[in-house]
Amino acid sequence: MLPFYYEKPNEFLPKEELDRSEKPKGFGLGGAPGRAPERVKRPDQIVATLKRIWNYLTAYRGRLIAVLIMIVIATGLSLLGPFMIGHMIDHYIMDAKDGLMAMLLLTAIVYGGQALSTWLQNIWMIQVSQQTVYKMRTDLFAQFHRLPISFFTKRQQGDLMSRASNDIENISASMNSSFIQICSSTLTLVGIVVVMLSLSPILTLLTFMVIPLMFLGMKWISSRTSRLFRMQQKSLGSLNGFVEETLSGQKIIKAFAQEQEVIEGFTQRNEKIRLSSYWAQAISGFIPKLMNGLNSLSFAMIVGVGALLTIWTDAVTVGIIIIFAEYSRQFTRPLNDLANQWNTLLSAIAGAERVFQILDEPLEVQDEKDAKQLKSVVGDVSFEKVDFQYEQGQSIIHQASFEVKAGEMVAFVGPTGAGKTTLISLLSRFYEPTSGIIRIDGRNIADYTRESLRAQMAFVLQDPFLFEGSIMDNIRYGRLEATDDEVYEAARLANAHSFIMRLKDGYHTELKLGGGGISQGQKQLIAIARALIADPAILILDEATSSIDTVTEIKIQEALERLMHGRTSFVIAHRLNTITQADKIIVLEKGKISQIGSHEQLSKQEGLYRKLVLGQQMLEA
Ligand SMILES: Nc1ncnc2c1ncn2[C@@H]1O[C@H](COP(=O)(O)OP(=O)(O)OP(=O)(O)O)[C@@H](O)[C@H]1O
Repeated sequence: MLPFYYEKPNEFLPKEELDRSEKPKGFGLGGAPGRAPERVKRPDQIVATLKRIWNYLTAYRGRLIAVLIMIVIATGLSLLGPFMIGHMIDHYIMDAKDGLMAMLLLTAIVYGGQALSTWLQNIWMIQVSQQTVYKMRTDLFAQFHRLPISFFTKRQQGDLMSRASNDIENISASMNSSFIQICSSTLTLVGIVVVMLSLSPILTLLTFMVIPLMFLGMKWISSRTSRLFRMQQKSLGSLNGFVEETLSGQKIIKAFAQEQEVIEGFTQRNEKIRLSSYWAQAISGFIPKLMNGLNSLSFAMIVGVGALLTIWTDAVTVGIIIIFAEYSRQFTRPLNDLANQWNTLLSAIAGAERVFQILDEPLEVQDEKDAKQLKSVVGDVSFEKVDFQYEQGQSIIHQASFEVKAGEMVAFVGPTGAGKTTLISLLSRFYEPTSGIIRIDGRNIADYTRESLRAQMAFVLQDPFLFEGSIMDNIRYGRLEATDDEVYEAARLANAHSFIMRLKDGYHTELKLGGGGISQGQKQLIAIARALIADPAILILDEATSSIDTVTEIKIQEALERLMHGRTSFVIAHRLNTITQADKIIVLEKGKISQIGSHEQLSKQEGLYRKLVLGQQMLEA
């Protein structure tokens, strides 16, 4: 009499956690905001983050060196171009020397070479940055799967998604532009200063006069924009979290008629993003304008003073004025670029910080080095004085002791929050007991790897999770190497075959994420088939509370009886009439086992079980 659901092991969470992860928190009445990116406060933090990004980059050292060489060539050629034009004006036009065509050709080659080397540096840098973020993305995804379940219960999925997508994208974009820009701008600046000083110290000084103004302007702007960019990313994380919550909780939102609240909640968050993005972009967009203004000022001064110097002295020629005019343009551009890149870099550093935060999270407690593989399990289970607490000082399970023989069915009964789910989570080592020992076939499960332990179990949870993919793939998820015939056989035993065959594409029917497209009862049957194909020694079943039509319920009960046959089964019971045939009923009250016995024994004893049975009988009467 047990309508249960199959679930894959690592989906098995205490219901409190499922509640937290699956339901929209507050239905738009203010779901917890996404985790704020840590502020990049101090230069040493910036340097530390840059170093970590650099560590990733060094894997592509060869390509980076090639990029650097191209940057040097492109910068050298960009400095040479104006010089050649000035030289041409002074000597081949003013002095009418022969060879103007050759000089023109040479100049064209210089500019062509500059374009080619710039293109190459860009292409190679894109390769490096894409490979780097590919590695980061892989590390982050692998890390998600190494983190303990408790990590996910404390965080919004949307915020985590935002780190894996937006933040990584930010790093990639910034790496593409920042690395090249910073190197080439610095080189250009140094080169220009050297050439300028050698041509005319007076005009060089004039060009430099605008630098303090640029510096002050940039400092003023970037102090504001960096704060705004951080705010923008934080708001985006929060918005993503909110969208994810509200989309996954659509049914509940509609059921509670909370649509308007959800839209208002979204609008508030959206407004925050709009404001921070507007101001961040408006203020940072002012940088080029400021630079252009100062650039024009410096240009006017060079031409004016240069013209006077040409008239009064021989030290400056028309060619030199043109070289300076061009260099002054080239001089402010790298400054401008450096300022812009600083903003991009700050935004990427904030993103990288958020990614590294996850990579630095403590992992699920690792298996002991000498942990063994748990194999050939018969199915005897014992708990010996097991204690557990989620938070220090809050005892959830207290001195739990019981024994189960292989093939027995055990039901856990007790009020909500008594610790039934938690107790079962300890058997699969999603959490470790604070003290006490859990044994399978007399072997302490702490001595075995978690993977080999969980491979001995199948989980059938209240809400079965089906993946996007065909029904065949979803059933085969229980044992990937199962043949098609084994899948059909499992589906037959699970009473799923006939409904699957009625679907247009049969076993190849594609399910949407979460099993959309088929009924709740059908999802359960597929989940049971999946558990059957896994063929575990131990079954963990979380009884469904949702109502299913009588015909389907009978099919599910039949399928479950077949599934439980010959396996040790732990059932978290919500309805007493479904567990009367259990070999053992364990009654939990506030984390303590208060009674153990069969239905017949416990019904006769004074205690919670008897009260629950009487309560249920009164309800049914
Ligand atoms: N991840 C967690 N962190 C902190 N406390 C938790 C966590 N999960 C559960 N709890 C707490 O542990 C206690 C036992 O929860 P548990 O889910 O095991 O109870 P349960 O008997 O299965 O309840 P229900 O019948 O409602 O499913 C509850 O007080 C719950 O609030």
